[in-house]
Amino acid sequence: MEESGSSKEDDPPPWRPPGGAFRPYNASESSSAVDAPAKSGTGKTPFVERLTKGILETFQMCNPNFKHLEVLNPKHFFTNPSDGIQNNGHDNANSDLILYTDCVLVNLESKRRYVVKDMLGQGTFGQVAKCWNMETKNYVAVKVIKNHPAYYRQGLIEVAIVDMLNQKFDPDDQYHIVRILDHFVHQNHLCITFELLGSNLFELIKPKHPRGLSLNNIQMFSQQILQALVVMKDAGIIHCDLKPENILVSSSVQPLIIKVIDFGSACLEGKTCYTYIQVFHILASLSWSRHYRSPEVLLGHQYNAAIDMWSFGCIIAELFLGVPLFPAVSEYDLLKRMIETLGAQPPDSLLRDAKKTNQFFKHVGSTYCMESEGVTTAFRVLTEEEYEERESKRPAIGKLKFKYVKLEDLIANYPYSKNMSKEEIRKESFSRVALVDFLRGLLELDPERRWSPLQALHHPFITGELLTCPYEPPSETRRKPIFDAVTVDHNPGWGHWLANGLSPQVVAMNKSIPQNSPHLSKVPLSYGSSYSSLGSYGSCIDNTGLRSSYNGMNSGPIYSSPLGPRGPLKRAQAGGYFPGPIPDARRMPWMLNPGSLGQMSLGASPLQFSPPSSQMHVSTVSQGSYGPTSPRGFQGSYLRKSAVVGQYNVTKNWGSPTMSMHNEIMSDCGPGHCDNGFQGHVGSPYSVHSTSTHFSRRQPEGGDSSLSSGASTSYRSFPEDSHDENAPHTLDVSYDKLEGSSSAPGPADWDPNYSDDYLLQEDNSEVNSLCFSFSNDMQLGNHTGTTITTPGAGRADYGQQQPYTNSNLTSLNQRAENLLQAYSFGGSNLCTAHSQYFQPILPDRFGQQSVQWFGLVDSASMHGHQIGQQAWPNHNMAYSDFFHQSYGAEQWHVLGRNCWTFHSNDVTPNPW
Ligand SMILES: Nc1ncnc2c1ncn2[C@@H]1O[C@H](COP(=O)(O)OP(=O)(O)OP(=O)(O)O)[C@@H](O)[C@H]1O
Repeated sequence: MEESGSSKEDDPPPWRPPGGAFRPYNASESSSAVDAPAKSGTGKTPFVERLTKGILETFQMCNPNFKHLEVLNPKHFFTNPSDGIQNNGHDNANSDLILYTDCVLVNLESKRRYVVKDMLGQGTFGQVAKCWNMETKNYVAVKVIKNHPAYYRQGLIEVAIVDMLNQKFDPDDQYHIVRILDHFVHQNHLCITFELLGSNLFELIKPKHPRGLSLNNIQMFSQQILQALVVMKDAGIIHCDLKPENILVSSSVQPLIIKVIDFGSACLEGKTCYTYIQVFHILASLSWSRHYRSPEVLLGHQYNAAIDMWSFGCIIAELFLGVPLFPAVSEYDLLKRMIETLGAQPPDSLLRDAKKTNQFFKHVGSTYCMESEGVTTAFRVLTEEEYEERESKRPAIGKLKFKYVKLEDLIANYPYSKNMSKEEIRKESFSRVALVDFLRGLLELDPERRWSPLQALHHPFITGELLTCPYEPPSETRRKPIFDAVTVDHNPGWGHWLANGLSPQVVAMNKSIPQNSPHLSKVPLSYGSSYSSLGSYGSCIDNTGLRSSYNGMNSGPIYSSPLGPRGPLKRAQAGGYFPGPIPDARRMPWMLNPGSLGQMSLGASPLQFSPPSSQMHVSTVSQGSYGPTSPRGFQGSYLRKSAVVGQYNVTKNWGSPTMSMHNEIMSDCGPGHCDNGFQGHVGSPYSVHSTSTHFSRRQPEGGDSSLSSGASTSYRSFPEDSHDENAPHTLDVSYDKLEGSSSAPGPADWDPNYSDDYLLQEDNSEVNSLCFSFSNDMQLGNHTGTTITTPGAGRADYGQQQPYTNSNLTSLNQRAENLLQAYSFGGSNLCTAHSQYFQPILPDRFGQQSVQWFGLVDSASMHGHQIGQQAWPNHNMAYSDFFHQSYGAEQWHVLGRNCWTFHSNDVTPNPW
């Protein structure tokens, strides 16, 4: 009332900023934030944008007394949930460090500070934040591992593996493997600093959905990924979780450079004593990457680096198709799709040995003849009814179907881009033939015959040569074992409660790497050109990046690495990165768990860890996902991470899990929604049921599953540039309910090599370092009869030359036929309508999470491998010359029948 009665004269004069907030523009006023952009040459920046970006200065212009105090800013949390209920309030219920804008991660030893600016991603192991390195003044990606022994340990292994790959195998950063920059412990969280990369391959193809990338780009990416795979294979590393999400664009400058990330699931090849860990690990980690899972893993067979090649094949097909090649919603579904698309089933040799053959196949003696292949086999895949009868549950079958089933048809009939000229289409049709042949070698159901990275790297699809007949790479032999090792720094925190058996309350003293540490400097070692071991092979660079230098008899310089045979350790002694094992830590009985074989009792599940309950951090919040049941009683597929983690938690009896693997993990394959959001081009008569897009990318958030369990999705799926304007496609899709598992086997169920005796043998907890033998000798047969073979573990056939046996020739014939089919199809249907390409549906993308494995790598160091003399034929030579020279006249005659003859005007050079 008083106010309304006050006279105008009583009112104070309106506040005016000194000088006036708005005044005539004066170019000489250089301090104006609003004007600043104009001076820096970006005068075209819209006024509002300039005003907004310089908001603080604008405020200050309005009111010189204005002061911005960051501390008063409300916290913007990146971590969800953001309630600090563990680790003195630093962690949430999922053991994730609660990250918020401008919080600082500190390497206490080096005093290096990383200011959190954004969240890049979240995965099984923790969170990845975009951080500002205050020392170097650039952005980096910091992976903040969950505060949990299993993750911590696995994080150390990731550090060791990436560091070893960086320093020893790729010192000059040429082979597309993410660079590790630092690691330290902050608030009991292992933090790993990587170079900052960009979007991943999935994000790259998403906007083009449902089309894939151009063949040029696919070829370029293939080459880069293969180079990384060659390096990994050399190092004896199996990535185990290769998928589009784990391949990131490194630089947006053309040509695009990509890098492989996430070695958190990686393991060492060829150490069969760890098979059970590997199998455990692989089954767990790949459960979220089912689309990329190899048949041998699916069937519970022993595996090696060939599984990465399978995943790679799936990725390449997906880059082309824009959708996963095997968009399976269950393992049975996956197997059926593999068999249908590839027209064959895994070989009997694999089926005979695999643990899970009975789950999917019926033994029918040797009379069964696969229709498509004309191959006799003793196993027939179960029908859905038979499967249901046997497993007491109906297999989940995804409804996404392509119109064309066979790989050759899929590729050949994939719609050509609308704006391509006839000539371009003609060229691409040839490239597609090369792509089919390339994929055939990668998606080989028999891991023994699947191409190695090096073999694939020389395929005409990669080299750009003309493919005139099915590519048959020279055979490759295993490398000789080289005792080598990966050094795991068990104590980057100098007192991390896990490493030292202390309570989490003990303040961690961080160990740091000086910015100019020798560790960080490039090792003057050229990959593939220095150290060696007798009889091994090396790699050298050629125009495809890495080139084989297969030469089993090379007696070149033996170990000339400047690092010496135990480079990493030496570096460590010099005050570098990896000081080697911390004996004290590893003598802690519980330290070897999780993942340690050492402390396991006979017959114990590797998941049964004895907790240092008095010392370890105990979660106080129950997620309610895991009950105190025996691991074997765990509900759900043992392929699921939740099972793994759940068991871990349960057996640790920590009361409640602190991990974010809940419902979404329980669901093997929640399809979620996947409306492709694709709008048909104008004038298209396609009827679209749903055009909204939401690829469900699940994140571990509390106990909630972000899985779209509705699983009913409607979307149309056909490529945008389809030439067929008259093919209406309306797709109603609903996914089946997810497959559940009625049993939860222990290691004996999923590990083909498991035995209790085995565990006993591995009880070497006193050993400070474990050396892993890497079979680093890889040799090529010279195809004239002599092959230097290396007996040893690993692929059974690799020690022997693979002459052209009947089965090889049958396979060649088959591939030649398939390719010819593709050729003719591509040729005669260049402008065919393709709107019916996909029968229905785009699959949902899910499965972001892969699980940790409780592997054990204690200490090791890597020896090098020998650079051999190049034995690979000049891959520029004509095919006929190549075969003639390589195989001799007689074999060439045989092979020649499988090669096509072209009329001169039919042969179009590969467009690359
Ligand atoms: N160096 C990096 N630069 C930019 N983003 C990154 C980098 N490393 C990881 N990311 C992002 O963080 C996400 C998770 O990283 P990463 O795969 O290493 O974690 P993870 O916990 O091992 O995941 P997963 O559950 O798939 O195994 C990646 O998908 C990516 O989007």
